Amino acid sequence: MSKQTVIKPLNAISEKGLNLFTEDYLIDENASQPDAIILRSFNMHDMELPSSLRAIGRAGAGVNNIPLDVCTDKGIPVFNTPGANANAVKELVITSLIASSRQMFDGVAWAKTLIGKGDDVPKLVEEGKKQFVGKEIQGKTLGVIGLGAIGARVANDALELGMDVIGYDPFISVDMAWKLSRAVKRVHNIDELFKEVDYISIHVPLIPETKGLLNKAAFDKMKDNVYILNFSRGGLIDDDDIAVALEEGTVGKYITDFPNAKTLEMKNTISIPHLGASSEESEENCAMMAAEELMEYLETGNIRNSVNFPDAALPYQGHPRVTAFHKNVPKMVSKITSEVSDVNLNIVDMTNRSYKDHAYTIIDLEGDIAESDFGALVKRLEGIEGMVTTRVIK
Ligand SMILES: NC(=O)c1ccc[n+]([C@@H]2O[C@H](COP(=O)([O-])OP(=O)(O)OC[C@H]3O[C@@H](n4cnc5c(N)ncnc54)[C@H](O)[C@@H]3O)[C@@H](O)[C@H]2O)c1
Ligand SMILES: O=C(O)CC[C@@H](O)C(=O)O
Repeated sequence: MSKQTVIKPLNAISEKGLNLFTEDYLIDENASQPDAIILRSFNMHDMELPSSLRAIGRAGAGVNNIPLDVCTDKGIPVFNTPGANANAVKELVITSLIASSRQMFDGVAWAKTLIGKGDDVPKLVEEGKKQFVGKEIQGKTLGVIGLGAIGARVANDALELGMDVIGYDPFISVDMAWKLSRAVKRVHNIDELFKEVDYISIHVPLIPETKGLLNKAAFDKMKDNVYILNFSRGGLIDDDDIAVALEEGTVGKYITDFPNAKTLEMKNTISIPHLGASSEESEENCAMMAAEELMEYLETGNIRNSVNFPDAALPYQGHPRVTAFHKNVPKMVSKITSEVSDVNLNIVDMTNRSYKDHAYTIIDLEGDIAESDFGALVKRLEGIEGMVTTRVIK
């Protein structure tokens, strides 16, 4: 790379991650024309994407803050960091499960009200504690919706704590299925989970199919006094419906990492200020993984952990490389390779991978190639119907 590649952070990103960018990169929060953006929960939906933008790295799991369709149309890969913050979230879920069940949040808040009561405090504590008698989680049943990086860890650890666990995830990956304890009872109909559990922890992405997944229809199927833990996204729970369920006692407690104006005023709601991934370790892991993914893409065109591009990689051995992001339609590869041979270039290695409606091709070429030959090839590739973006890496 001859000039510095500009990386624009949109949130506070751990220094450990930013320090991985070499001297070929410039980190500039104020850049108006960055090559890449690195972010956490910043809402990019209202932002105009800079024309210079080539890649986005999400230091975290959820990507509902990024306009994925727009990025795909423009040929911009969006990377995330699967699993990098899963342990942090799992620890907070387990903490909240026990702490809410033992009425600790309420008890701790009440204890603060005794400030100024002087020598009476010990006596008042002993008298007042009966308001906060809780329930042990051992022997109770936890329902886990979404058995990915976080959900599978929560399910496995809850078993270790003596709970029975029911899991629901129709799209569980093979990897996660291997990691999930066989003692987790998997159901294929979410209603079976709703009707049996004492606690529910939800760990699915917020996408149109999961918006409002926990709503009146779901609460009506649950036992009374069920506890709901939401460390995924606010939009997964219908606020108006849970407010009613909390009033009526179907839901005994709602523990949310995503408070809003409505939930803050709801009865029996524990509001946590989006702390799921806020541990030093998790912030470092996510930032480092996002930085590595961005650098690999910018320097070699290889794609690892993108949510809108297929995973695709060729070992980078210094050959001049051309990448193409295009529609996933028949004859695309033959059209691309015939353009390469028409400009008398020789292919050393290539790969083509698809994801949904798009595909990504990486071609390594032989020899030293004149700038004008590259120019001619790119022009031809861009003329192919269905081509979105091309890049030359040398
Ligand atoms: N509170 C936080 O700080 C924090 C941190 C990390 C992630 N999150 C949220 O947690 C979510 C899960 O994170 P993860 O790392 O476990 O992601 P993941 O991709 O590893 O797991 C998500 C799981 O949900 C499953 N799923 C998708 N749609 C489903 C549906 N309709 N019903 C049941 N299961 C479904 C998928 O098959 C997958 O196994 C993220 O999307 C993000 O919104 C929050
Ligand atoms: O970056 C954060 O602080 C939260 C990230 C979390 O919500 C995620 O989806 O990974």
